[in-house]
Amino acid sequence: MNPIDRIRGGLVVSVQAYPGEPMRHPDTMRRVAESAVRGGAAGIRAQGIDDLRAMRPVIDLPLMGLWKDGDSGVFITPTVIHAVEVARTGCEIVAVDGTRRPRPDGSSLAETVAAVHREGALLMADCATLADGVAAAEVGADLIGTTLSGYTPDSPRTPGPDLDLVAALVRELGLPVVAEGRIHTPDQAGAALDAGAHAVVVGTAITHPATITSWFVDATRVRP
Ligand SMILES: CC(=O)N[C@H](C=O)[C@@H](O)[C@H](O)[C@H](O)COP(=O)(O)O
Repeated sequence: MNPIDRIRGGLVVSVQAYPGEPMRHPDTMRRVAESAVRGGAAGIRAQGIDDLRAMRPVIDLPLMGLWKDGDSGVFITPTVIHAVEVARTGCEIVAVDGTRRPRPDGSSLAETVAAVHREGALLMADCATLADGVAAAEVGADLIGTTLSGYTPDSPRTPGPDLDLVAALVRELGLPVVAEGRIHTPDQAGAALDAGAHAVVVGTAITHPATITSWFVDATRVRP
């Protein structure tokens, strides 16, 4: 079955630790990914060549790989070289910045799509707006994600997931739309599928203990 069909209606768990964090280690990330598989994940999203190489031999599900370089502007698999390196770890899906912002290597999204396809992988365009999604679909992206909604100057950050964007992309495009970003509860994941999402990506609420802890700490502060 192709990777798009394998994640249909399913949960893709994003397994990432940020620079300087205690869990930022390929073996740790691999163990977290294996735990997500035990819980029933349909796919794994992961960051960085070392983490992807650690996971590939033990994860039989579709891997949605990316390479974050930097933390502002275009930083999710920002160049053709990054995208090709991610594909060469054996990921079925390469996730790249799918916004219309200029890319650091001056390439177009179309060139990145072509390079990823030459490697035999599919490309997911991480978008922020409907216009991004339409443009990414036009140049051959295979999946459109709402990943960057709320993280660019032209996309206000909604408190929860941007389900309006999910619905708009589903309405406008004939492509699988992946709901991603700030999905923090099972109800929100279900609502994303109800809005027409092909699959749902959840990261922080499953795999980022520092943030989850802070939610509980905030809720348990001593009341005045
Ligand atoms: C904006 C950006 O850099 N997003 C990244 C993309 O891979 C990750 O940091 C997120 O954790 C991921 O998108 C899942 O989202 P959430 O953790 O909200 O469930």
